[in-house]
Amino acid sequence: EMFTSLQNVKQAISVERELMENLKTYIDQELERLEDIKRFHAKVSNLHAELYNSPAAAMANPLVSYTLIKRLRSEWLNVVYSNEALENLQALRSSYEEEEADLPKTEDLQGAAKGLMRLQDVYALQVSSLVRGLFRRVTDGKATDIYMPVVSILLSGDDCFLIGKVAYEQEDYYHSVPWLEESVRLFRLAGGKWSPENEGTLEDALDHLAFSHFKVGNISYALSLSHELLHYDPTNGRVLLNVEKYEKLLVAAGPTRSVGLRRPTSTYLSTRDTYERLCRTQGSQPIHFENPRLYCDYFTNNNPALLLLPVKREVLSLQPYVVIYHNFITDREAEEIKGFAQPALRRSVVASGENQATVEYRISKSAWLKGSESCIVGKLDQRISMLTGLNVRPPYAEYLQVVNYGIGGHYEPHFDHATSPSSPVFKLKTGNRVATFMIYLSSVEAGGSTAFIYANFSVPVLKKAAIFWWNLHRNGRGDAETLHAGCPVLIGDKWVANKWVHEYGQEFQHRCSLNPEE
Ligand SMILES: O=C(O)CCC(=O)C(=O)O
Ligand SMILES: [Fe+2]
Repeated sequence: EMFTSLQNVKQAISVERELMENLKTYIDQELERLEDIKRFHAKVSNLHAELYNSPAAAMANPLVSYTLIKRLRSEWLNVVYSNEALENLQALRSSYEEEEADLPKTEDLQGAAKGLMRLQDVYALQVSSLVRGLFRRVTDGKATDIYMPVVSILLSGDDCFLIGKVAYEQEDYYHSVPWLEESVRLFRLAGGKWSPENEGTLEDALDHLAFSHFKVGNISYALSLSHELLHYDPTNGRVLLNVEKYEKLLVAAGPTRSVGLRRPTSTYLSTRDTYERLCRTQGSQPIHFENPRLYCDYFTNNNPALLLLPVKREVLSLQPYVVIYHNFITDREAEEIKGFAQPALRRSVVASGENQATVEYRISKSAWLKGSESCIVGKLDQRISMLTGLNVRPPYAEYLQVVNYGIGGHYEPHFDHATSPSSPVFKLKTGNRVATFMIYLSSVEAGGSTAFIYANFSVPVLKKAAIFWWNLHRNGRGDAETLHAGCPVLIGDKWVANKWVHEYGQEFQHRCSLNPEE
């Protein structure tokens, strides 16, 4: 599951370097092989040129006759039935297979394609721009580049075809149509030029695009694409039948009206619009005079250790109570934590009944770091404790969860606290997750904000900062206002670390109250 962690994707670069070296060896060997064959061809050509002048005299020479017969009975056989090409190919294949374990799987290709479609949706990106390497949003006919990539890349017809096919296979024509449109356009531009690395062809793209249009009710377009397809493949029986069907449908229905493409409905439909708006913008940011109870300060929590170096604190929201602590961690500490976590990263899971499951709505890898594993982790625990006054020693808090997001990696709106008594959160037997302390271990170039759905604001990824909020009301009930999400990472390698503090052990810091609002 390479696609769920950008760290793993980065490692794939060195695998491809290895493959490149093997391919170079293969090319050299094949060139050498063809050189040898060319030499043989030239030798025989030269002989024939001489023979041509006086064939009778030449054949009278028994040495000439012998070598002719020898060539035909031996040399030609050796050339024509040589295994060298196959041996070279087999060497190339086995060197590829040696890398097998480190190569992405089909699910990675699908996951990466879905990640791109997620970015397209959440950030309202134009597919025709993405294909040109641009991150452009078009609203009311106005184009805005929401990010200028440092490294730009153009997608090929085949690149688009495989994305379109992933959508097509899920019967998701909302996405298959624009991606296959681009694929057809690019394949047409390439003029049917064959590339050995391509999986799809113009015909394949036309076929899938025609059917996608048919499925969304755009029959006349499906028909014209099918005609174009028949031009390349006139005897394709299936397409001939489709054409017949489309023509009949058109006669029966009269001129068709194009049905607008509708996005597939997701499980989070109710909050999707707010969530996506918060991912695209920072939401409504109250200004000081609108809410004078929001403030920033240098905070010591009356802790002697913080007196000399107070922490820059900003109260972001009162309901729910969310604060950000700037420069909570140093660059070096962040790098060290990431380094520790890296070998232990595994696909992130979510609570599903009594168990844990991998889901599409959380695309990342994570690792749990114990305080005893490195003194940095212990130091962070101490610092969290000093700032929040909370007891973060196990089992009153969970180990530090380090998370690395993947391609279009995200965590859709969720609660950190358990919402059912059977949740694995209760396995620690120290109650529910009363608070979250989340550290940003990296920055990102675009996307990846933390969005608070009902509270209507989002926090951009700010390296070295940490955010804190209470998940539970003082009476122990979950605070619905804390519904939050990690927006899809548009550009960058996002890392966070979560410290989840439990109810028990905090009795004097988070006192009970009968007021359900508190
Ligand atoms: O990555 C983020 O911004 C949010 C992560 C989060 O909510 C979580 O890991 O529970
Ligand atoms: Fe969360």
